[in-house]
Amino acid sequence: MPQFYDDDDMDTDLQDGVPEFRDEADFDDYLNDEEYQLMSEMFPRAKKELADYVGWDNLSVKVSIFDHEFNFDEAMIELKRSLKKKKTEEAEPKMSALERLARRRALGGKKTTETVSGKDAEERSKTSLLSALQKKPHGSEQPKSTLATRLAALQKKSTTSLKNTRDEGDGVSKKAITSSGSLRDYIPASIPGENGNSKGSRISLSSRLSALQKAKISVPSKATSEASEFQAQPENVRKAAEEPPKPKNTSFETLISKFSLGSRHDSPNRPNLNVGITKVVLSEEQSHKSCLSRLKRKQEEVFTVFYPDTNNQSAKKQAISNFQKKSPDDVVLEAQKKAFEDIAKTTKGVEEIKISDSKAENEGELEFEDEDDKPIISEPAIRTHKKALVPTKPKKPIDLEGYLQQKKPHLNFVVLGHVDAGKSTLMGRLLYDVGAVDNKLIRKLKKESEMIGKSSFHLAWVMDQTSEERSRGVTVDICTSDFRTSGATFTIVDAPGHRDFVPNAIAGVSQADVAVLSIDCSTDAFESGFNLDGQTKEHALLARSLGVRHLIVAMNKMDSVDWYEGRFEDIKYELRNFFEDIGIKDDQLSWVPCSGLTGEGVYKKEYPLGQTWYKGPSLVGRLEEVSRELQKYSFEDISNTPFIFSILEVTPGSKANEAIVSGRVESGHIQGGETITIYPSEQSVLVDQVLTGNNQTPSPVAIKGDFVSLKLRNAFCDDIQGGDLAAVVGYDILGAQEFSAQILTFNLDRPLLPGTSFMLFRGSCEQPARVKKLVSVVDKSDATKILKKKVRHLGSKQAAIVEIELVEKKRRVPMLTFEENKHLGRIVLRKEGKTIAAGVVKTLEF
Ligand SMILES: Nc1nc2c(ncn2[C@@H]2O[C@H](COP(=O)(O)OP(=O)(O)OP(=O)(O)O)[C@@H](O)[C@H]2O)c(=O)[nH]1
Repeated sequence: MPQFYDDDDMDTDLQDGVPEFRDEADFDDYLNDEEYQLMSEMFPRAKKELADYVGWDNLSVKVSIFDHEFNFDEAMIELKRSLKKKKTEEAEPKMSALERLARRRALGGKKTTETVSGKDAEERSKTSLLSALQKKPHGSEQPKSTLATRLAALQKKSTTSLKNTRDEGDGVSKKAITSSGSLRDYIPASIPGENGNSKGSRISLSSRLSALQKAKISVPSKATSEASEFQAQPENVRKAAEEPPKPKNTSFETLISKFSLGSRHDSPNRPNLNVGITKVVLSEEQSHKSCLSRLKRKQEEVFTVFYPDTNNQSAKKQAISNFQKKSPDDVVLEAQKKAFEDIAKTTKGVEEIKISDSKAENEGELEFEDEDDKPIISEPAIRTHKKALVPTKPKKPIDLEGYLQQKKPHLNFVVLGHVDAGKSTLMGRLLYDVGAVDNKLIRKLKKESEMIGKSSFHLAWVMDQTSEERSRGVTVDICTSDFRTSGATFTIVDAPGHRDFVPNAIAGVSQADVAVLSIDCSTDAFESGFNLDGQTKEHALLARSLGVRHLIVAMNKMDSVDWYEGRFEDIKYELRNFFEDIGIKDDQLSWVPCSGLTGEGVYKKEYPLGQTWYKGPSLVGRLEEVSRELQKYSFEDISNTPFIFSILEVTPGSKANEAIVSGRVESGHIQGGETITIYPSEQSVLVDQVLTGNNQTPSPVAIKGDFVSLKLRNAFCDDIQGGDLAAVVGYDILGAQEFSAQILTFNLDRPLLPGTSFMLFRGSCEQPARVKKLVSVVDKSDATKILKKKVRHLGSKQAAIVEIELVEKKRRVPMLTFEENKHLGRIVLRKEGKTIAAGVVKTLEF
């Protein structure tokens, strides 16, 4: 585990040696709160600035910002100089000769005058930025003609007098600071005694302090404190600092007193920055090995779920074109806007009516960090309902044991994957081949799709039923469909692949036991879905976080690569590493090559002659096997557990006070005639009928794992919504406003602090919430091991116990702990369109 940095540990920083940074999280953890906050502000900006460059990674960018003591502009100049610009037709010619030269040098190439060959350029783009930065010549070997050298020389000249005065106070050799050349020429040789343990990117305590001072634009009066800080350093460090520079570049140390940066910054409005640079220890060779060797590909990939990490040009092009279309979200927003405009016309004057809500006033204004996180809907009040205390008996009690013996296993599976991975087409094909959809409908869809020039989508339209989905060719909402085979019954939950609809995908995953992850195996498509902000990783991670028990990887569109085994194996290799890293075991995985469009590998259609290498079951065959393995419930499992139902959708019935709720039976069983209570509204309703399948056929009972609709009587439809839970009378579900959870953070742009707001997902329930308290940081593999108790912020990839509170005070979220229910006790945290953490509910009252 990474070492945890605490303000209290500062004095041990120099004595014990500084931490090595295994990865970005390790580095984040090293920063103290203020540094972390600064980094969080600068890092997203840096990523934007470096969007046109290749060969960097998060850690190297952060280390560079830190090395430049949070001087953003300086860090950017140096980074850009060391990086290779993405090849675009316009970018190359615009570069000056000087820039081109500087860049080649920074890349460490020997061929300073000749053009770098394509292969070389590619090789170099793969080299981490750290190595590029560290290979850069220092001291006497610094090329005199670089822009940086000239800038530094200029800046030094303009500040010499100030330095001379202050340097005496600091006890720094005048020789060292008055020699001509760049700032780096002041750097003395390696420090005795430091070499032995200087592996990795290392940053001294004093450098951290000065970084903070600099970032805060410290005033000159602080100079004395820094001088005394220097005096307080160990003898060997001070001695080394006083020595004149040696022409050696294996390691370096800077020790310079404050100087003004004012002349560097042309803006007249900009204050002079009095910068305190005390000491930077960086062993060049060792640092070169440092992050590079530690940033193993595997590790990097797990936690770069939401960030691109390849530079495959064609994959990029494809990803860009995928997202160039007008976002479906925009379509929805436009429609909403229009609807609100219409409402505004008809409700003119209504806005003048003032409604006061004394409770809200008492509670004061709720503050949100981001506009995005404000709840869109005003807080709904909950009507009081009568809660039944005595259960009612089934109308026609059945022999449950006998029923279970003859019942085929039922499996709910969700179809996930990057946008356009062929999910809907695959499911349309599957439904057609198993006979759940007739020829007539397929012919009709084919005709309709041809009319709008989208004939290849006709199978997808079996699942994508709204006109918006059809015209855009994108799934927006989750859609369920049932089918049966000789061995099992199934409910498909087709989830949208587009990143704008991840909340819908979460709702879909929460209803499933198994996920089918559709992978587009056509050339470059897998890469764009996997690496470039694609949803493949995010969906797999969500499936893992929300408790999906098995993942079938449908290696789809294999027809487009002529069923080439090499392509199948390459993709499998990449994915398998990723799955292993996020904790999906090999025996929870299946791999099926298939084509939704042509049908091979889906149900019974034979593979073409060229495909001789895969001998396993088809997709449906594998689903049947998995349903037999997973959905074996004993009589005791079903009869001894309370009925709990998670509601996905609610529709009003045909009669007054009638409602139809569809969703998944989470535990126990239910029959018509029984009374259940719906939470959080606590209304007790009578189950009139249990309906199953696409045709809503009445069934005598629904058991754990079934996806059914319940026709309810005595129901107040308005007070029921997707995400609510229902349970048999006598089993109370708490409506929580605060709870504690064990979470694992993903890649964070900004730290998670007490008060950070986010959207909380529990199943299909979605609520604005915020962090109330960070209780402790725990070991990722053993949450009982507390690593840190005083927690001020959480960085990326940390496991922690946190307290969460809901923002909407009037509507509680029905919650169960992970101990009570392994499926419903899971949560996902999202902020600004990104999944920031996932976890399990520990306690509901504390
Ligand atoms: N060659 C080939 N093309 C396919 C296959 N499956 C789907 N496609 C094409 O891929 C495109 C996208 O298919 P969809 O089924 O809409 O993809 P999707 O994953 O459901 O898309 P979203 O739900 O919007 O994320 C369509 O043009 C399909 O015709 C396949 O097996 N082979």
